[in-house]
Amino acid sequence: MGPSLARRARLPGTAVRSAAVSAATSPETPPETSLVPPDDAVAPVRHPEAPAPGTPLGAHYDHCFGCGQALPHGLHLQAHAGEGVSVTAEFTVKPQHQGAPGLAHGGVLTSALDETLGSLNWLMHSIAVTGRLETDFLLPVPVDTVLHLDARCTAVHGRKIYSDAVGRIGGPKGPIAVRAKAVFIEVKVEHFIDNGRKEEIEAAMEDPDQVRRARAFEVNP
Ligand SMILES: CCCCCCCCCCCCCC(=O)SCCNC(=O)CCNC(=O)[C@H](O)C(C)(C)COP(=O)(O)OP(=O)(O)OC[C@H]1O[C@@H](n2cnc3c(N)ncnc32)[C@H](O)[C@@H]1OP(=O)(O)O
Repeated sequence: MGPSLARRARLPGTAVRSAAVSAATSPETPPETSLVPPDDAVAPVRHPEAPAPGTPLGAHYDHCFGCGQALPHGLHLQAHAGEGVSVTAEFTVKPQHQGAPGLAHGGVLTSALDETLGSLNWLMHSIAVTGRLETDFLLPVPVDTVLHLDARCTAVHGRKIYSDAVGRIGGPKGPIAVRAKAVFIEVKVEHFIDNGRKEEIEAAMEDPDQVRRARAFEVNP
């Protein structure tokens, strides 16, 4: 085996330079975002009409890579409401989710965490998108493994929703294989209408259940 990267001689002209540090920000250099809620963040509140603990949450969109049933290669993740603002979910790693031979791809595992964390927002009747998501990969996850996910919202600050999740293997009480922290940002339905590709938006708008569910969350804060 060749030398590790750390021990390899540096090639001419490839010296690493630090980026200039500047206090100024612009769209190209947005301010650093934090996964730690500020001191004046508040506890999350479960919506009175949130589904009872144990209720399957279903898919928020049939073509969602995480929870939809319409995509053959999607995760088909099934989430259930938990106590407070928490959810549990299961995701079975399929051959189409491999990175290394026989092992789940890290990005796919992060998607499963993202989807589970995102479903927490439905318990608060809030529509939100992922702003920041940080994943730790602690154990390799083989194909055919069931990943048992457990997520909870920890704090809310304005439109920012802070949450964390773990994914266990070998059973719901097995060792933690992956864990994540996230900040979701609350948005209006217009976020999707204004930014999504026209054909999918039009199809979604023709689905009365899809629109009713999204709009109901906005008028029933
Ligand atoms: C037809 C209907 C269909 C409905 C379907 C529902 C589907 C649900 C889908 C779920 C799918 C599953 C999930 C997915 O996969 S969602 C897909 C992945 N995520 C995205 O595509 C989001 C892309 N980003 C954006 O659109 C914008 O940047 C957003 C909307 C996020 C903010 O831009 P906006 O201009 O609106 O907000 P603002 O700049 O005034 O900031 C407001 C506050 O937020 C803070 N902040 C901002 N960014 C970040 C960040 N990155 N980390 C931490 N914090 C951040 C910011 O500091 C400020 O804080 P403060 O200063 O107030 O303290």
